[in-house]
Amino acid sequence: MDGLLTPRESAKFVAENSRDVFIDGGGVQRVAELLLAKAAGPELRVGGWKTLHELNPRAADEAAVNWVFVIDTLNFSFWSERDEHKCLVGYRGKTYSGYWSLCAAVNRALDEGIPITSASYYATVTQDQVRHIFRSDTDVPMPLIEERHRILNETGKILLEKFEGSFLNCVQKSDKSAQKLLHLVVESFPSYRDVTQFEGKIISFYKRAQILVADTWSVLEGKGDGCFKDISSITMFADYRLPQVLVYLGALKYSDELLEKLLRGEMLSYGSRQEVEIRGCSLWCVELIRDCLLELLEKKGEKTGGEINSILLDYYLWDYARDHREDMKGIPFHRTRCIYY
Ligand SMILES: Nc1nc2c(c(CN[C@H]3C=C[C@H](O)[C@@H]3O)cn2[C@@H]2O[C@H](COP(=O)(O)O)[C@@H](O)[C@H]2O)c(=O)[nH]1
Repeated sequence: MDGLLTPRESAKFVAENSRDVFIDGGGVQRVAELLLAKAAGPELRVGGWKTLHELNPRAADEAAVNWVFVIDTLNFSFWSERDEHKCLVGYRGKTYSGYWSLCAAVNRALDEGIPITSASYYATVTQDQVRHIFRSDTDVPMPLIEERHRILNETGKILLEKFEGSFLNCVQKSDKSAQKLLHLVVESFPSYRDVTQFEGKIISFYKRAQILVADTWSVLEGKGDGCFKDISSITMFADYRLPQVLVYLGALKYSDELLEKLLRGEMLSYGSRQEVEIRGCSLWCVELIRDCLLELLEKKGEKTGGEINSILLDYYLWDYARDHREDMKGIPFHRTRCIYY
């Protein structure tokens, strides 16, 4: 078996060999045009991470970096069997679901004096304490709570052993290179190794490691230790929401057989052919949308709030999916239960 492909190489290879998932060129063009209208707005710039999301830290200090690290260590699998019956977390008068329920629970714990973002705490936190910290306001708990406990202990111990308990030390060891940080994370922390096989090749999507680099860049506002010279080498994050929104916007299509399977709510195993095709084609689709958008910007000589990269397109599309949840009801997301996304 050949060597490990990078996420971008993996996505291209999957898209070229996919049988049940297809990229629609016309849809790619239309999404690029949708994004062109937003190019100079607050969404498609690094500052949007803070200005658009009240639960994200305001600061750009070591504590904020360690907040990002613990969040992205647990940033996986929030979908519930029945959407109307799910984990909800109330925080400061608002109710949060999905990914935001994780952020709300972490902020609630900090308000309660629980140092959940400190490695010295979560390296030895007990399962009962984790159940309490991530408790739901409904009778549906946050999915994979035992796995979240195991990963917190494992990750906290490694952060203490290798990086004196602070993710900022890991960031500073990567010489302001996004790729070096990405590889330091996947080499050091086993739960970030989002790697599988497809057609005889070893492929990587590294969804949580890539979003960790992206969120570190964002929380540091692209400055100082977060001024990654190669930040644009990071691709979109292959989760279960981006495919759904790309299908909704017409940039991605499923075969009838796959669509019927997803509409039935059938689960797909992590690393199965159709699951890999959905993730790989979504990633490649966003790369093509970015290329198309940069071409449109070039032609129109439009001004932007800084370099437009796949991270900002991903953030925009993920927020778009959040804001259009009702409209997207008819489009199924794929159900894979795993710790990688
Ligand atoms: N591709 C992509 N996937 C993302 C995110 C985020 C959160 N990032 C936000 C936070 C700050 C930034 O401003 C971003 O807006 C979470 N996820 C994934 O989605 C799924 C949860 O979805 P739902 O069940 O609807 O909450 C789950 O797999 C989770 O890992 C993203 O940005 N891109």
